[in-house]
Order: sequence, then C-alpha cells, then structure tokens
Amino acid sequence: MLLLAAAFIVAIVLLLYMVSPLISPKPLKLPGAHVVVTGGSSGIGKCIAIECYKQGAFITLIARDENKLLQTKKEIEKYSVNDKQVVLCISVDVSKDYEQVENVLKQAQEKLGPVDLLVNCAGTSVTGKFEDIEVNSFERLMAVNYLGSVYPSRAVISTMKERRMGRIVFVSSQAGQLGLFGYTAYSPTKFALRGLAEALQMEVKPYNIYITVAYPPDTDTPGFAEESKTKPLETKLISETSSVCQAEQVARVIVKDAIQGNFNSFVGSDGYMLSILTSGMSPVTSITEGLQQVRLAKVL
Ligand SMILES: NC(=O)C1=CN([C@@H]2O[C@H](COP(=O)(O)OP(=O)(O)OC[C@H]3O[C@@H](n4cnc5c(N)ncnc54)[C@H](OP(=O)(O)O)[C@@H]3O)[C@@H](O)[C@H]2O)C=CC1
Ligand SMILES: CCCCCCCCCCCCCCCC(=O)[C@@H](N)CO
Repeated sequence: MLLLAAAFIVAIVLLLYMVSPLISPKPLKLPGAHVVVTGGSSGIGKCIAIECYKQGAFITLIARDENKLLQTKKEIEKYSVNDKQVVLCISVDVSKDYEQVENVLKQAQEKLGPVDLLVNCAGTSVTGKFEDIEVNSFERLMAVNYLGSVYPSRAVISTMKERRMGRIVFVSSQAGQLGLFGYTAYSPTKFALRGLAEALQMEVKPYNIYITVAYPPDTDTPGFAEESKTKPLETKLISETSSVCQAEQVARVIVKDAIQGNFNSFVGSDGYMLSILTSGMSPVTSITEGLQQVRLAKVL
C-alpha cells in the first residue's frame, strides 16, 4: 500500500516535470536585442546594462544627469562584443511627465528598434522615523520608484503586445517584501511595484510577455552609500541580518531571471527564504518553485 502511494507520488512529480517546459517561456536572446535600462547610469542599473551589453545587446540608458550618462556609456563600451553595438543615452526624469517619457522611448525605438527588454531600475530611497521624514518625500519616492516604473512600461507595452514578445523588469527590494523600521516612505513604493507586476503579468501573459520583479538586498552602490549617511541605527541593525551584495552579482541574477522569464528574482539564501515566505499568490514560473513554496512556507 505504502509502495503504491510512493509510486503514485513519483508518477505525479514526473508528470509535472514533463509538462513544466510547456509553462515556462522560451529564453530571450540578448545578442542584437534592444535593452532599455532606466537608472542605467549608476549602481545596479549600470551593472545590468554592462551584463546585457557583454551578451551582445544594444543598450539605451535612461537617467537625468547627462554627464553621468556619458561617462557610463564610455565605461560600458569597453565591453563590446561586436562593432555594431550601440549605447544610446537619454536624459529624462522618468517620474515627471508621461508624454515626455513616451516621446524619448519612441525616439530610442526609431534608432535601435523595438524594445525587447525594459529594466525599470531608476529609484531612490529616504530612511528615517516616520515622523522625521519630510512629508513631501512620501510623494517624491512614490513618483520616482512607482510612477517612474509605470511610465516607461506603459510607453512600451503596446508594441510588445503587437510583436507578441517582450520582457519587463521591475526592481523592487527586500524592503518591498516586508516593512522595516525606517522604511515607511520607501517600502510602500516597492510593495506597489509588486502589485503592478502581478496585475500586469496576468494581462500580458497571453501575448508572450514576461514580467520579472527583483527583490535585491542591500547592495553596494552610490545610492546605498547615500542612504547609509542618514540611516537610523535600528534600520542598520536590522539590515545587517542580511548581507550587503555587490551590484555585479545582483545584476547577473536579474539579467538571468529576465532572460528566463522568471517572475520572482532574488539573491542569496535570505533572498530565497524571503521569496518563499512572501510568495502569496504571485505567479510561479516553474513547477518546482510552486512545490517549494508549499513545502517550505510553514517551516520558515
Ligand atoms: N542599493 C541597494 O541597496 C538597493 C537598491 N534597490 C533599488 O535598485 C534601484 C537602483 O538602486 P542603486 O543602484 O542603489 O541606485 P543609484 O542611486 O546608485 O542609481 C540610481 C539611478 O537611477 C537614476 N534616477 C534616479 N532618479 C531618477 C529619475 N527621477 N529619473 C530618471 N532616472 C533617475 C539615477 O540617475 P540620475 O540621478 O542622474 O537621474 C541613477 O542612474 C533602485 O530602484 C533601488 O531602490 C533595491 C534594493 C537594494
Ligand atoms: C527567514 C528570512 C530571514 C531573512 C532576513 C531578512 C532581513 C531583512 C533585511 C532587509 C534589508 C533591507 C533591504 C533594503 C534594501 C534597499 O532597498 C535599500 N538599501 C535601497 O537603497
């Protein structure tokens, strides 16, 4: 009897494994692809751009500061793998005016072709106790981190649907998986990205478009250094329970997950545990991911 039950379970698992390639998307081919990275002039975004460029992609960098953009362009171009590759720089604030964002993306697409992968990485943070954070920071962070991801995505989605292909990445944060002391202005903006991503994924999956939400831990970047200057002690102590990552490592993971079309993207063992603990009803991209959530959620 026991043997029969065991055989039954093995058969089910084998069956699930057999059908799993049917539900996971075909990997995106980066050579020759047009990749747009907002926040591509610094930190994680810059490393994502470099990673894609090394794999043969054409890059559009979007950020505000033109000098930083040009400097980054030069840095990226050192990694070219063929002489056709282009790095295009666009200076625009992704959070202010939708029309403007739509326009610059139209220009970029005229030059480098339709966007195959959009990485929404532009973002910023403010930490402090709720009562100490300036009231206008709440609005500013929501504008940059949330609307600044809505606008570029909204501007490319119709073409992606027409072409029946495309990938969009939203760079959330571990602070978008759980609320933490000091992050009352920042965390909600990163939670919002997950809501957007889940809803959008449901809409665009029939069009072969795949969404990835990345939840990086603290990562050694200019933005992180800036944040650390005013971070409350409590926040520092809590954050130290999770390690500080290198931007190159985080970027590699995000690019890999975007290529594979994985919905959840996390780094390291605490990233793994957090993703299981906070999986909720967000889409799974493989049978194993679903099984692991069911098996491990209670234990963790
Ligand atoms: N570093 C970390 O510890 C973690 C970071 N993240 C998230 O990853 C993303 C990147 O972080 P990180 O690399 O540290 O950031 P950086 O501060 O190093 O870089 C931010 C980038 O975004 C651009 N940017 C900022 N605001 C705007 C805007 N309004 N319009 C257009 N571009 C803008 C900046 O250029 P410019 O100022 O010239 O516009 C820059 O290129 C952020 O969304 C952040 O929240 C998530 C988890 C951990
Ligand atoms: C069982 C699971 C245990 C896991 C423990 C996890 C503890 C959480 C630490 C979270 C650190 C905060 C990251 C915010 C990063 C960020 O977005 C800013 N640095 C942006 O600049």
